[in-house]
Amino acid sequence: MELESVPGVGAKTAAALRELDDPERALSEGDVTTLARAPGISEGRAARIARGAIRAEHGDPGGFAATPRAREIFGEALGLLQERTVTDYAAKRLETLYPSGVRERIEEVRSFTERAMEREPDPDVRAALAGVEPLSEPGDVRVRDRCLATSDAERYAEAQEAIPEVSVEVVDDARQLAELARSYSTVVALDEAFAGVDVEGDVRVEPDALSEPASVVPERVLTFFARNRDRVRAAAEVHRVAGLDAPCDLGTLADALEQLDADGSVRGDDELDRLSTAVDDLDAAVSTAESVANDHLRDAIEERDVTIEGTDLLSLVERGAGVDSLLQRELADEYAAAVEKARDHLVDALRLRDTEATARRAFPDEPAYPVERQEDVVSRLREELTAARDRRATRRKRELADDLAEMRSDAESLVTAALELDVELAVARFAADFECTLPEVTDEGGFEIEGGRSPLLDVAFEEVEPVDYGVSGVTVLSGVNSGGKTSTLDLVALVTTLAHMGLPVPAESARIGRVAELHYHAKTQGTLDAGAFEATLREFGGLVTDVAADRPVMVLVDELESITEPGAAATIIAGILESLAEREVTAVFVSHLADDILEASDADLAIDGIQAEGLVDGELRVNRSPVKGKLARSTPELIVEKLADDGGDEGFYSGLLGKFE
Ligand SMILES: Nc1ncnc2c1ncn2[C@@H]1O[C@H](COP(=O)(O)OP(=O)(O)OP(=O)(O)O)[C@@H](O)[C@H]1O
Repeated sequence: MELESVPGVGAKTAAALRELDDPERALSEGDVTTLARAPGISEGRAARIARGAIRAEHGDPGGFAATPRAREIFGEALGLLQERTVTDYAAKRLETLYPSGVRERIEEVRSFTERAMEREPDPDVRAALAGVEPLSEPGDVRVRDRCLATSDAERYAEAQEAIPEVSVEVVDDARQLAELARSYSTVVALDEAFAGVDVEGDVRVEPDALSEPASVVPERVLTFFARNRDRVRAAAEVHRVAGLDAPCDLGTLADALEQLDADGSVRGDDELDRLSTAVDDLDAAVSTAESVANDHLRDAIEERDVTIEGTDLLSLVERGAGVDSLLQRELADEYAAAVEKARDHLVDALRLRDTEATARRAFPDEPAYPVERQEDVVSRLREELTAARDRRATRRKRELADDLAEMRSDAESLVTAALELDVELAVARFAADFECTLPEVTDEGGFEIEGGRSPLLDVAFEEVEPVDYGVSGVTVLSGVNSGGKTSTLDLVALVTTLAHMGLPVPAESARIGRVAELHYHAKTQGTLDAGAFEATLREFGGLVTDVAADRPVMVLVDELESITEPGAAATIIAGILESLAEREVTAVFVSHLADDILEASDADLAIDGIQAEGLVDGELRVNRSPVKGKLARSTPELIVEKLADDGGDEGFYSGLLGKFE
């Protein structure tokens, strides 16, 4: 996909998107979260770009929600779905769903919806989803104990690009390679030419290293999994609880993750733990070993009576001969035993194996009191243990990295599937919460809604009374005050919008004629000034002239009379309705002036009415479903009728009632 061909993507945005690993994939999958990672692209922008890509794919000109109120209804529909997601990803992903007049696009989402509606919204799955997030790529891994070396400038650039985690050094000859080997614990030479060169240190010649970055920097995959460990585990849990087919064996994945520490190091390896503890405890163990030897020796000396011959005493006094020689002669065995105890302690305490011989030399054979460590030997022991520990860590890291590298794409699929499940579950919950059905979307105009219940009403959903309403062509909807006219328009707009999004609608059943645009004009507050009135008229003028057979539209208008004086309003509404009636339009105009509109119109306009069925305890009882072809009686008329029925007024109320007819 050519990035610039997506509506709303210019050269600058395309450049930002190219910074992503696979922008085409993110676009075609509507992966808003990934798109929003491109520099300078906000999440709102990312959603618009993703929608643009989908529109481009389907040749959809867009513009379905053609008025502010139509856009509001779309926003509210989206909001109801987004409230039902667990993850941010799913909430963003839902933003790629939009009302479209293109059948192919509607069908595409409908097949997703059908699948989604079969899902069981299970609270345990929701709980597991809470820990799932898109995987993040750690961009900050630096490895300082290794370097790459090459003599070739081109390979140098290639290496920097392929393995940015390590330094790349230019070397011309074996001498320079040897210098590097002194500064780094491992040098990976990329040139075949260095094969066979004999330099001291860990220098490996690996001409293929760039195509296998994991062998040079196992940290890459380890850090990736360490950072994403909880998310992958949560995604695995989602699969387990929801009974989804996993792309890999979840037990094997869990075992591999179990071996990884949060900082990317390997855990649970006894040998590595042994060596690490030995390095850490070395000083303390040597000190304890000294004490063990000295305690033994002190006890031995204290228990012994040493007889010093006269000549010995003389030589001690005269020639300053050391007590050592005396010790050597008199207590040689005790000393040997003490030192042996110290050595055993050191070897046992640190659980030493390969380095045992060095450790034993940490205490000298020559008798001395107190027994003291040989600093140089202890240093050597530390070096040997550290080297063994590092070698073991590197080996285990590489082994684990190899295992995990093979699971990376499965882990990614696992997380994506869990996140997509959240999107589906949001739709499933929406459908369940509002008792939805998948509507029929047809090519013939008009709509037919049965048992529609708007979740946008200001009453709890359980209290919403079902509405049956159908219109084909153009109609005026009359109705008693507060009878539910605006709510009916909202319901029609919502059901139409959801149907064009490919989503289920809150109704027992619904048939919606496919349209290219929805023009929903909400009631204006108060009379408009001349300028605003002219602008509104122009809008309707434009609408009437633009409607074409291949772009059918739905027009919903609430009390247009509020824009000007009642007399003029009825004439204007009648004129607009007549013009719309001649075109491919489904229109519902809510008005209190139905009578006047009919009078002002030359055409035979349809009239529906939301009827009051009477007054019960001073409250209006309303039939919320508009009655076809019937002008609604007004509330005042009903009250006069009730008073007339009550009688005792000497004909005043019945006279008044007669005037309504
Ligand atoms: N289907 C319904 N189920 C339950 N309550 C409803 C329903 N439709 C409307 N109502 C209630 O009636 C109130 C008035 O509805 P609405 O504003 O749609 O009436 P209206 O006929 O447009 O009023 P007006 O005459 O002021 O234009 C709503 O706020 C809601 O509380």
